[in-house]
This record gives sequence, C-alpha cells and structure tokens, in this order.
Amino acid sequence: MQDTLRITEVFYSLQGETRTAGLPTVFVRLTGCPLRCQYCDSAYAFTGGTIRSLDSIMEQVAGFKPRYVCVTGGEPLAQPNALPLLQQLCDAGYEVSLETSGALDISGTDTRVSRVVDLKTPGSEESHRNRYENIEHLTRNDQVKFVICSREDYDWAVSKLIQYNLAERAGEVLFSPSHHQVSASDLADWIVADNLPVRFQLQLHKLLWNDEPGR
Ligand SMILES: C[S@@+](CC[C@H](N)C(=O)[O-])C[C@H]1O[C@@H](n2cnc3c(N)ncnc32)[C@H](O)[C@@H]1O
Ligand SMILES: Nc1nc2[nH]cc(C(=O)O)c2c(=O)[nH]1
Ligand code: SF4
Ligand SMILES: [Mg+2]
Repeated sequence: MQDTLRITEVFYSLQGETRTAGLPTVFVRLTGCPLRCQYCDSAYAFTGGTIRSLDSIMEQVAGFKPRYVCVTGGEPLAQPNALPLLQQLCDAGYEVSLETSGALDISGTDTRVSRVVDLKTPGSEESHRNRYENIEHLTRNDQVKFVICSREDYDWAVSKLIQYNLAERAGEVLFSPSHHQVSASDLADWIVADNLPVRFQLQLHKLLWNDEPGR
C-alpha cells in the first residue's frame, strides 16, 4: 500500500523527555517494534494500530496547531513511510523529533529532524541490536539517550560516552533512569560526582500522569 502507516495513537501532551521536555507537543506513535526491551513502557504499540494515509495523519496533526511534533513508537524506522512522514512534517513547518532505538539506519531521515537515538544498555536486554554505524551520522541537531537500569548500565554508558565522544558529536546526551528500576537520585548523584557533560532527564509525563497511554 502506498503512503500509509500503521499508527497506534496521535495525541497532544507535554513532551516528557529530551531537550524539549515541558513543551506542548503532538505525538505520533507508530505501531510495531522489532526489539523487546525488558522495560518497555509502550508495549501496547507492538501490535494492533490502524492503517492510515499520510494525508490523514498530517491533517490530524494540523488540527492541534502545534509547534513541536514527536514521532515515536514502537519503532518508527521499521516502517518505510516514516521517512516521508518526517519530511512532510518538516515541510509543514513543525519542529520535529524522532525517538528511535538506534537498531535501524538513521541516515535516510530528513536532516531537519532532531533524532533522539537510544543507545540500548545491557540492562535493556537489547544492546546487541545497537547499530553503531549510526553514530557517524549524528549531528549537533541530534540527541543520544541512555536509559539506565543499574550502576553497571551507568558505567557502560560512561564508557560509550567517552569511546564515541558523544558529548561533542550530538547536541545533547541524555541519561534517564529506567522507570522504577534504578533510583533517580542515585543516578543524579553519580552524574554530578563524575562531572559528566550529560543532561539528566526524568519522564515528566510519568510524574504528571503515572503511566497512562496517550499522555
Ligand atoms: C517507547 S520508545 C519508542 C521509540 C524507540 N523504539 C526507542 O526505543 O527509542 C521511546 C523512549 O522511551 C524509553 N523508555 C521506554 N520504556 C522506558 C522506561 N520504563 N523507563 C524509561 N524510559 C523508557 C525508550 O528507551 C525510548 O528512549
Ligand atoms: N508526554 C509524553 N512524552 C513523551 N516523550 C517520549 C514519549 C514516548 O513514548 O516516546 C512520550 C510519551 O509517551 N508521552
Ligand atoms: S525499542 Fe523502543 S518500543 Fe521497542 S521495545 Fe525498546 S523501548 Fe519499546
Ligand atoms: Mg512513552
């Protein structure tokens, strides 16, 4: 089918993460993911969804009159039509971000998109899926995220930060606690103790609305 995507939900909320945290944002959640991170808070997007035309998605997004649009999932890049969706969203004048697992090639995405590339830690149980070739495509418009499940994950993330010079390559490096799996205040303390050039982030939407889908 041409120009269609399988979509779990489109909703307007406050961005809970990344460098635009706190800003009203439309979320477009694409259905399906080839990974199975043990902590995944969006497993309801693995299956189901509705096949929709690009035009109908663009129309629904426009109805919210947003400045920011976040394409997430599931794994957006697992659907080939994610690329024209991202491009059309940029053409329409929105500030667009893409949440991606980093398991698929990011190089075909519109360069206006801020790609939030999650480097999967060992604690996710999907770190063998990391596509390290993506790192050479990162620009200062992009963000790298580590979702940290333990002190071991933290040490691993620090080693990748140094090995790939991520703080120079990307505009932001984000360290986020895996929800309820590591103490957020411990993670904050480790970052300060090590004087790391990274941004600590919490999932604001979980503080505000617990774990309700569509928020
Ligand atoms: C649900 S994923 C969808 C996009 C893509 N599949 C990915 O993993 O980046 C969006 C972001 O939520 C993060 N995430 C999922 N479950 C989480 C949890 N329990 N605690 C913290 N972050 C979580 C993921 O690591 C990812 O950075
Ligand atoms: N409010 C809110 N912010 C988010 N930022 C990234 C999300 C995601 O599920 O990818 C998300 C989400 O699900 N809700
Ligand atoms: S890659 Fe993203 S959507 Fe897929 S299982 Fe991991 S966190 Fe969930
Ligand atoms: Mg979420």
